[in-house]
Amino acid sequence: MDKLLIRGGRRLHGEVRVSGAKNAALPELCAALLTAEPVVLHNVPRLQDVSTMLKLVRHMGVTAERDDNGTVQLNAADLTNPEAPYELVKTMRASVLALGPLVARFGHAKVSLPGGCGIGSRPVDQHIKGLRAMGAEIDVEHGYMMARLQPGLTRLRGARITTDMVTVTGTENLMMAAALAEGETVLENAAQEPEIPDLAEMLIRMGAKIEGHGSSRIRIQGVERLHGCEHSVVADRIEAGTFLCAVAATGGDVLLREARADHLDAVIEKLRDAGATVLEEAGGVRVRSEGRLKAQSFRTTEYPGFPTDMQAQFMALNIVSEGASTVTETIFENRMMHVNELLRLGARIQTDGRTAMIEGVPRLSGATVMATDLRASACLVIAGLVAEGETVVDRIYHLDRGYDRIERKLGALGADIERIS
Ligand SMILES: CC(=O)N[C@H]1[C@@H](OP(=O)(O)OP(=O)(O)OC[C@H]2O[C@@H](n3ccc(=O)[nH]c3=O)[C@H](O)[C@@H]2O)O[C@H](CO)[C@@H](O)[C@@H]1O
Ligand SMILES: C=C(OP(=O)(O)O)C(=O)O
Repeated sequence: MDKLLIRGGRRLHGEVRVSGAKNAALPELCAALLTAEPVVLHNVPRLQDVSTMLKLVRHMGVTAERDDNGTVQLNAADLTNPEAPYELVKTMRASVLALGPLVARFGHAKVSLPGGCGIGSRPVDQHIKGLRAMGAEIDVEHGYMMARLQPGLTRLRGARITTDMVTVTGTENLMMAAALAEGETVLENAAQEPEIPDLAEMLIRMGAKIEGHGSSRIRIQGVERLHGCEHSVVADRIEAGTFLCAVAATGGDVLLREARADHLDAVIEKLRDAGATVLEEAGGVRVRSEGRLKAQSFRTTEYPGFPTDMQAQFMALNIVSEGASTVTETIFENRMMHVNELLRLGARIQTDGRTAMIEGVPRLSGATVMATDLRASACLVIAGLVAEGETVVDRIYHLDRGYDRIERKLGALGADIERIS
């Protein structure tokens, strides 16, 4: 099993290119299931989750070729098997995004419930509720969602759907299904994360009629057929945010090429309050940091609030900043697993349910720590970059799910970091 060995204490300098977003690429690969024409996606990141999604669509009968420049060509003309088996789905929740497109195009689908995940129970009841409102019958049997159209229907039909909570993949699944439904769908309480407008723009290129994406009410006029398209995946705001926190914690001066400051307002504001300099420049975002920063309290909320996917990485900065801070996780019930590992590095943190109370310390000392989930892994990498001596981050298969060669990118900025087996 791969691990990362980090010798901390180096400042980061130079330039790094931010990859395409995992959370946009995954739904966009599923959007290719909506058409029998070729789809070309550019700027697809090299991640384990992308490899898993490609395996999944190939299993259905889709041809999918990836080149070394981040372009994926897909063709779902001969898709004969609208099924997502547990074996391919268990490591990646985003596989639930196959459900909406498959029912919309084929009228039936069999998709495994996504496997349990450390950060919370993560049910998909809202996906099911929305598709039922659009005329699908969905039974959950033997761990699978078995979906088909209600008798008498030949296509899904548009509906007005208000989800019980804001759900990112729920909004994406229903938006894709609605694109091929008969009539109008209105999604109320829709998620507004930047990956949603990016997916909507791709669907519009395919001939979908969508308005309001990026707001909490999305209107979709279904069309009978969608066609192929070419689309470039938006830059990964969470990867960019992770690098911002890393530089803020270690000190240094780095230009994040392709990063979108407008997708990171809540994080950038906190970094500036902490004392880092964050500047929007032509082609990217620059971060400069000198000395110890001031700890910042925050609560995670839906976009445009502070992203839950940045909570752990910002906590890694807070533990070495001056002063006390409070971090509250409101989206997932179990997303504090990095805390115990940070304690092993010398952090001072107390937790009470979903809240962590942190007392900043001037130094951390390297140790072996275990990654428990994707962003917890990134948090431990940042802490390792700051800690004195050697830190080994174990179980980095979590990290590989969502970061495109992070050790190479950090190494190019001057970090002493290597992958070991
Ligand atoms: C592939 C992808 O894009 N993943 C992101 C997506 O996950 P994902 O789309 O799974 O997260 P959701 O926005 O759906 O989850 C938000 C909250 O709603 C709950 N919920 C959701 C759906 C549902 O049917 N029932 C239900 O109870 C979840 O358990 C969670 O507590 O958004 C999360 C929140 O920004 C991010 O952390 C993930 O990185
Ligand atoms: C939780 C995350 O991803 P996923 O929804 O794919 O598990 C994440 O990207 O931080």
